[in-house]
Amino acid sequence: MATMEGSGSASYGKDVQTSTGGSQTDRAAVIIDGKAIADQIREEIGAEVAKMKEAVGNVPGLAVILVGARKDSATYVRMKKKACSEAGIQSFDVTLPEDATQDDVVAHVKHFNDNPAVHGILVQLPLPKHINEEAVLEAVSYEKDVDGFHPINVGTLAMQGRKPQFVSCTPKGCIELLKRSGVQMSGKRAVVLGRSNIVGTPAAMLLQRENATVTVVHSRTPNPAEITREADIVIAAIGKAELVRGDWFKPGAVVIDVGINAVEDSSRKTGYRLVGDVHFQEASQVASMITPVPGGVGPMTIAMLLSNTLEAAKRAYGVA
Ligand SMILES: Nc1nc(=O)c2c([nH]1)NC[C@@H]1CN(c3ccc(C(=O)N[C@@H](CCC(=O)O)C(=O)O)cc3)C=[N+]21
Repeated sequence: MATMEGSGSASYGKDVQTSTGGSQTDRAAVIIDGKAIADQIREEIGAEVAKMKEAVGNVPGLAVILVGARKDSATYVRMKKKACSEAGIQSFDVTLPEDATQDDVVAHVKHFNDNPAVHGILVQLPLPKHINEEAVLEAVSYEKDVDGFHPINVGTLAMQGRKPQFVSCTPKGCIELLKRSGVQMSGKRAVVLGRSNIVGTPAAMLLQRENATVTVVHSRTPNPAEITREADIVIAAIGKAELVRGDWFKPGAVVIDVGINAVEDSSRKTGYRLVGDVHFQEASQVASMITPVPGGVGPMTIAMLLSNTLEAAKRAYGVA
């Protein structure tokens, strides 16, 4: 039986692996169209931004700090800026060289902390190795932490009776997909695969807040498939291409696949294609609903970033 080997971190890197795709095409599952749902949310946000501009003469502002020249990071930052501009959100960007010091990065963060036109601050991850990510994320004012990565926001999410200022975008997007797809969470068994600070852990906390009974399965769990088979709802966030096979699911389970992994594909111009942590072709025979990769959780991450930024600006201007 397969085990989950891996760091349990979110799937931010490029995980190259040869595909083992089969040829069966019949599927039972409804595909949750994350792209369409995200587009809908982005439109709703755009309308609210326009209303805010009319009411208070200001729009939300998002600062994005990128350090270094990773191609994937540059692409994500470009997507975020485009999404902001389409929703009428002002973006402030800083790009620092790979050899920027931690003090440089923190100084930029603090500068944005003090800028009243900036309501949200995002430091694109991963940062270069010589920079302490924790120190930088802690420098972001927790009231502008639209990524939801500040320990105060991560911590209050885990506490009963407390509300974080912001919830991290990817897990928030997963829950929003479930809600907008009419999936009942209360009283259901949920399994989260992966325990990263950014996805797995907050996803588990959010499911618990929705009154699901949650189990977190991780790289040292001896029988992951067996435990996952008990779940009505599965959120997979392990960063391993197609590790989760069809026989890990209870028939009728709802599957949210957070993984974005590049696998070699010589039939593509790019030489690779993106797959999730879940073997989509197999899982879609067993699940009742499933998110695709791409076009599932990814677009929701950006929609939730805009939503958090709007929320931050509403608080700043006292708009309902
Ligand atoms: N401070 C910080 N905050 C983040 O939220 C953050 C980050 N750092 N570092 C990198 C990851 C990754 N991430 C994604 C955003 C959008 C898609 C997305 O829209 N994906 C599309 C397109 C995928 C493609 O074609 O490349 C899809 O899945 O359909 C994916 C991944 C945000 N991240």
